[in-house]
Amino acid sequence: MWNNEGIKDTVRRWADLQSPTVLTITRALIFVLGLILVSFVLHTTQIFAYINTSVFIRTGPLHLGEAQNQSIILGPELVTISGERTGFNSNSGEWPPRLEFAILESSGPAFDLYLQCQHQFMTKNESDTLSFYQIAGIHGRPYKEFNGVKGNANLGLGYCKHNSALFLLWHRAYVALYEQIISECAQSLAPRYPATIRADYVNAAKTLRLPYWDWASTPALPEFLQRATCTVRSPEGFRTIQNPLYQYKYPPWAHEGTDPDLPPPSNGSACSLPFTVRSPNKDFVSQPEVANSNLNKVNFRNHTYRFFTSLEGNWDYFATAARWNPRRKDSLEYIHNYVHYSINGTMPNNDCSAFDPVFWLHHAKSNTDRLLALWQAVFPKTFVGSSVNDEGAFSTSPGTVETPDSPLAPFFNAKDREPLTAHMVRSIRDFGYSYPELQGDSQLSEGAVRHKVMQQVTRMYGA
Ligand SMILES: N[C@@H](CC1=CC(=O)C(=O)C=C1)C(=O)O
Repeated sequence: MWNNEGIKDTVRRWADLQSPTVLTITRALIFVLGLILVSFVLHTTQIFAYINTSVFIRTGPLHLGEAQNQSIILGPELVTISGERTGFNSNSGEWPPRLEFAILESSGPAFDLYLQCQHQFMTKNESDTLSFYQIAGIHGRPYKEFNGVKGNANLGLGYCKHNSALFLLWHRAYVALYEQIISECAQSLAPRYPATIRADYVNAAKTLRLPYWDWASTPALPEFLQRATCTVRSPEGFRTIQNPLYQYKYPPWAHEGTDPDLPPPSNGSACSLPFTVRSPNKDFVSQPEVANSNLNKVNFRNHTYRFFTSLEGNWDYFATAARWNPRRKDSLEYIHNYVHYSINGTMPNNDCSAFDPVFWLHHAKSNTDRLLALWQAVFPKTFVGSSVNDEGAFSTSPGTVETPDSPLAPFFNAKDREPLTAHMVRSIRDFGYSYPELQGDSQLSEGAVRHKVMQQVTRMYGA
C-alpha cells in the first residue's frame, strides 16, 4: 500500500543516488510545475465565477410577459435607470424640478453645465453605449439591439411605443435615462471649476434636471435653439462651442455601406440627410420661422386644458392615439404628434426624430411627461389597464396585449436589474425629479394637490 512515509523513503533513496546538478534541475522543474498548477486553479475559478454570473443574470429577467420577441442576454455592461439621485431637499421632502427652458437659460452655472454636457454627450464616440447616437437610436433607426433585448428589425420600428396605452410611460423611462446621463456628466464637470466659483457649479450640478419647453403656453421654438454656436463658461474659462441644441450631425457611415443604419439619401426622407433639420427649405436649411408659424396654427393651449376637463379622467382617452381609442383625437399622444408635424423636417419621422435635440429638450418629451405628471396629480387613482398594441415595436409583436407589468424595453431598473414596467415608472418621485407646479405637494393631501394643480392648469391653459 502507498502511504506518506513510504513515498518519502523512496524519494530520499532516489535523491541519494543523484548528482547535485540533477537534483537542482529536478527542484526547478517541480517549482515551475507548481506555478503552472496554481495559475491553472486561479484561472478555472474565474471561469466558473463568470459562468455562474451569466447564468444568474440570464435567469433573472427572462420572464418578459407578452414580449414574444424578447430573449435576454445581459452582460455586465447593462444600462439601468435610477433617475438622478442628487439634490433631494430633506426639509421639504422634494426632488429638484425640471425647469422651463427660459428659466434654465437664465440660470448661469446650471445652463453652462447643461450645454457642455449635452455637447459632450452628442460628440461621444458612437461605439460607446452611452453615446447620443446609441441612446437616440433606441427610439427608431438603426433598429439595433440595446441592453441585449432582442427585436425584429423587419417590422421597420424602433423600441419606442406609439399608438399604445404605454406611450407616455415608455417615454418617461427614456427621458429619465437621458437626464441621468446629463446630470452625471454635470457632477463630474462641476468640481473642475476654479475654487472661487466652484461651489456655485457644484450646487447647480446637484439640482440640474432636463428643461422642458411648454409648447402649450409658448408655441414657438426657443430662440436659443436657432443659434449655430454658443458661449459657455467652462472650467478653463469662457469658450465658444457648436450649439448642441441646434442640430445633430450623423456619423458619415450612418448613411453608407451595404448595411446602412439610416436610409440612403435617395428616398426623400429627412432621415436621410447627414444632419437634423427643422422645416427645411429646398436646400435643406432649417427655417424655424416656418416651424413657428405651423405651431401657431394649432391651439395647443386649448387642447391641453381639455385633457384635464373633458376626458373623464380616463387613462386611455388621455394617453393614446391608438385606433381603438374613441377619443384618440383628444389624447395627449395625438396632440403631441402635432408638435412633431409642426416642427417638420426630422421630427415627424419616428425613425430619426430622437436625433433632433429638440425632441429631448423641449418640444414633446419632457413637456409631455410634465403634462402626464400634472394629469396624474389630478387623477391619482387612474392608471394604465390592459389593451392591445396593434402597431408593435422593435421588441413588441403587433397585436401584443399590454398591461402595467409589460416591459418598457429595453429599459432596466437600477434597483434589481429587472425590466422596467409601467408600475415602476408610475411616480416621478422614484426617478428623482419634479415639476414647478408640483413643488410642495409632498406636504399636502391628495385632494389639496388636486385642487392646487387644477388652479394652476386653469391659470396656464384655461379659457
Ligand atoms: N409617428 C407619429 C408622429 C411622431 C410621433 C413621435 O412621438 C415621434 O417621435 C415622431 C413622430 C404619427 O402617428 O404620425
